Amino acid sequence: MLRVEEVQFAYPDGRVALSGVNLDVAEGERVALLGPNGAGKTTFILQLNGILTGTGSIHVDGLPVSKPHLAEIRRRVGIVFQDPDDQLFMPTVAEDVGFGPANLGLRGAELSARVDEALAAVGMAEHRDRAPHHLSFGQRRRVAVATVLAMRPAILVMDEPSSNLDPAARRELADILLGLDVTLLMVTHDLPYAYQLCQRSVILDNGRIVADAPTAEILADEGLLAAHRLELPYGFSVANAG
Ligand SMILES: Nc1ncnc2c1ncn2[C@@H]1O[C@H](COP(=O)(O)OP(=O)(O)OP(=O)(O)O)[C@@H](O)[C@H]1O
Repeated sequence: MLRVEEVQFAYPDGRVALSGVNLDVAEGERVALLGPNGAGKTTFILQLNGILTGTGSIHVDGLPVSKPHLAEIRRRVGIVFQDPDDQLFMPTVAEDVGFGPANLGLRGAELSARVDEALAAVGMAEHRDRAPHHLSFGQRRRVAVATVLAMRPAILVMDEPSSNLDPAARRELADILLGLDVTLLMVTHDLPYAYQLCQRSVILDNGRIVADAPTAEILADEGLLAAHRLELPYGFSVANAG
């Protein structure tokens, strides 16, 4: 579903944010992208739909991420940013969720059905006609997920999905994500969330992939975690995580 080969990226000031990144993600896989602040995680996900362009190659379901294909690539790669307010700008929830599909040409009953389907998937159907800015942060994050799901993406990319959520909202979002039939790449500092949601984890540090293994294996390797400034919450261990 996703093939990343030898991706390098330097910002205009010369700072090298990614060097020689290779990653394959299979259809239906859920992968956590871990790494300390400044590792290059955000820079990496912004390459996946061509917001940033470095060297090397990226293919999504066989299609290269390159200028002539950007419209289709952006439909296939749905990125949910950390701040839902970056993605919600219409007067109602339904208009926000319908914005992308309407741009694809959907109208009338077809558009409405697409919106209902996406809102139902995140448990927000009853909030269809509300103003996004009247919703709680957790509800806005779910609507942001719906705006992306409404495009029926091939891969859902989430930047720190559990940040700023209370424990109940964090758990509810995990349940929603576990119920989706989608390929997921999730950037997170929340290691138990990675464990709960993703069978596989990748550690990015200093612009390079330094580990790619089952999440349980990575979280059990204290030396590896410490070397890359990753810390489990006090008392958490893979053995007792359930
Ligand atoms: N616009 C920019 N110009 C120059 N350097 C940048 C820019 N944005 C990010 N960087 C640098 O690129 C590197 C990678 O940053 P990036 O934001 O991708 O890291 P990250 O892993 O997402 O970090 P965090 O966990 O803090 O969100 C860092 O050294 C950062 O300082």
